[in-house]
Amino acid sequence: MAPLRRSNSYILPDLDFTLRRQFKKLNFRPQQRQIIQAALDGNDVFVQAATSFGKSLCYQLPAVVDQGITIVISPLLSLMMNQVEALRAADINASSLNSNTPGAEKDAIYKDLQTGHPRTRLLYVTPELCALDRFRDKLKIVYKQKELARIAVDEAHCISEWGHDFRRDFKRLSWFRETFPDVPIMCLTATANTEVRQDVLSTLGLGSDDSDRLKVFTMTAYRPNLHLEIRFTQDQDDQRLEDFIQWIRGVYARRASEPRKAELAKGERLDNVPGIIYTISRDECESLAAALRSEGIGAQPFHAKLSKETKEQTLAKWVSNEPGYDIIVATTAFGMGIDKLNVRFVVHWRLPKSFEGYYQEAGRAGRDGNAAYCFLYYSREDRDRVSSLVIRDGQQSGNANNFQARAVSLQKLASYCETTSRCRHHMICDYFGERDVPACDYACDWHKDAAGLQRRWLRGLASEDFVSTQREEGMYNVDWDD
Ligand SMILES: Nc1ncnc2c1ncn2[C@@H]1O[C@H](COP(=O)(O)OP(=O)(O)OP(=O)(O)O)[C@@H](O)[C@H]1O
Repeated sequence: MAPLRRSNSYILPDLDFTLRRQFKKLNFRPQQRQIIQAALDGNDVFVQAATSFGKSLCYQLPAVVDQGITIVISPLLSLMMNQVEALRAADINASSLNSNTPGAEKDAIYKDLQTGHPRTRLLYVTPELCALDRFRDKLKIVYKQKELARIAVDEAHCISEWGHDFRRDFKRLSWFRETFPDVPIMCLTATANTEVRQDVLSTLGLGSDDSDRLKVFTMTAYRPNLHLEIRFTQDQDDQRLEDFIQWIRGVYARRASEPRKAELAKGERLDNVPGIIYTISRDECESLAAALRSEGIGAQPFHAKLSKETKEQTLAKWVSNEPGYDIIVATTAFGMGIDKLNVRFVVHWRLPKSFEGYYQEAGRAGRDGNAAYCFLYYSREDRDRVSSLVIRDGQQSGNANNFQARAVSLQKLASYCETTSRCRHHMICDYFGERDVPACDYACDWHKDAAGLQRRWLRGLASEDFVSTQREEGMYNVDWDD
């Protein structure tokens, strides 16, 4: 089917002008213009691009220059808040409807939709809201007036049962194509393999990759500025804390000496090296942050059980580089949607639950394009602990496909960690189904020192025999709470 254009045609303003004037960016990044043009031409668009590529602009700019309202569906409250704030600062009429939206603002948004000619350019909503009649009825009014410009689904991998982050309500987004067949849909994700992509497209009713109306843009997952490394460890010789402290002090020491010292901004603190440490449990999150603080390192915990005020304050201070808030020790998913550009490292204290989760979290580092360090402490005991969690989650969800997909993802992540004969960037691109992988420029442990990596792997891990005996005895059946 050919792209459907809306009947009320008009002249589009110059995209470069809008990019500069409203978004304060000098140039488009490669492919951004093509994606935006495809969207403005009325196509459905699927965008897969690395973390920090600039996917948001691909639906924000069309929303500003096009007529009508763009509905942005996102699973992440932090992303919504962050983006709405940034858009409003740029004088763009954007809002979000979610559990945090104050009552009066909610009423105002519904009133705006009710007119059929909303003034809002971008409305960020959750997939859960999209399933409610109250909201759907308002969209129908807007649609009737030909003011429903586009639906943008961010983190689109959540639609697929084969994705690591499957959310049931995302599946119900099929309603949009069924109800508004001529309204273009845009999907964006950083982490989808071929199977997930096909599933997303068919669930949303966007047809296949070769449909005329659908334009698919898949860019490499490769992030050349991320230095990837695995650090091997085991329960009986667990030196993570000492190792990390030694590493971060080394970083501070290098900043204190020339030539780095001369490069620091005037008055910049030596220990202003923003980073994130991902842990799996709340308890560990608290205890690790406290242990680092007792060593004089500015680390703060961040997890679901902290009060809203504490979380907001911690986040704001971390974002503005305040002393004592250099490192966030967080449970999973922290940082998604938070556009802090100068995160210099992401450490995984334990093995994450999925390959996609690992790479998305690591991708929080180096969004400014400068070098950033990502290392993961891997032990076989943790592999088995995390595996027991994935099995528990699978039993609770009762979704066999999703459980299987998650189990495979975890197994591939463990295998990535234990592989000592290949470039890490290469393995990641392979995982996401890329054939041509750009050369890594000494930005992984294998490229830096393949023999040393092999030695560390041989010495650093507990033997499989030992781990399997422990496993039989149920030693790794944990009940971590994130
Ligand atoms: N053309 C551009 N020129 C300069 N900066 C840009 C451009 N496009 C986007 N950016 C900036 O790049 C950063 C990342 O953009 P964005 O948050 O949209 O990334 P993303 O692709 O959604 O990544 P993630 O999947 O990690 O959230 C933002 O700071 C954004 O302002």
